[in-house]
Amino acid sequence: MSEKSAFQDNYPENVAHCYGCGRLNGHGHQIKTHWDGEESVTRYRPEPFHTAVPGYVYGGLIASLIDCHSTGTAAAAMYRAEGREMDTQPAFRFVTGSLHVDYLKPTPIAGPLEIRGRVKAIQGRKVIVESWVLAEGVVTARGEVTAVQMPESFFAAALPKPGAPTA
Ligand SMILES: CCCCCCCCCCCCCC(=O)SCCNC(=O)CCNC(=O)[C@H](O)C(C)(C)COP(=O)(O)OP(=O)(O)OC[C@H]1O[C@@H](n2cnc3c(N)ncnc32)[C@H](O)[C@@H]1OP(=O)(O)O
Repeated sequence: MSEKSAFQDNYPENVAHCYGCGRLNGHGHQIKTHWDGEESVTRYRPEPFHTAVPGYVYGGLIASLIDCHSTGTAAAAMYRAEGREMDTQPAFRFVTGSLHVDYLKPTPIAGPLEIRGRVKAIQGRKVIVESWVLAEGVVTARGEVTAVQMPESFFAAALPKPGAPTA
């Protein structure tokens, strides 16, 4: 992998279906995040239907962008800390432990958004990332995410129990 490919392009297939960032989810946002020095950056253009109050972006979308931007940044930061490329094994897999968002100003729906992030701390299995959303260079929301490396039991819990209804 080169530093030019997006973090999310390296997610293993079994964690590449996330609605916010999974490259294999055709219905999702498929965000793409890169390093820009010590900061990470995602650019995203909202669709007209991502509306809250007319002209402004729905807060749930903003939370989603901060969430997946930050979990991706957490994963990339762990690889950086180990001096490894993101396509090397063993793969780090993160989930959101906590997500906090402050909505500072209405976010205009016209034009692209930029989400930027910075790692606050790497502590054992968790990474704390602060991220902010910019519209035309103005910060409209700030967030903090605690991303935690998922235990193997996370996958087992997602599997249907024997005999359980499937639909
Ligand atoms: C290239 C490869 C990259 C792949 C990357 C894919 C990434 C993206 C994939 C898509 C992502 C999409 C995003 C999504 O939508 S992910 C979907 C939404 N998230 C979830 O469903 C997560 C559900 N929760 C859990 O599974 C467990 O509770 C987890 C795994 C989070 C922790 O259960 P576990 O039993 O493992 O934890 P532990 O008790 O050993 O604690 C470990 C450390 O973590 C700290 N902690 C725990 N919980 C919280 C909390 N709520 N706030 C703050 N901190 C918390 C804890 O204090 C401890 O720290 P310390 O005390 O040691 O300091």
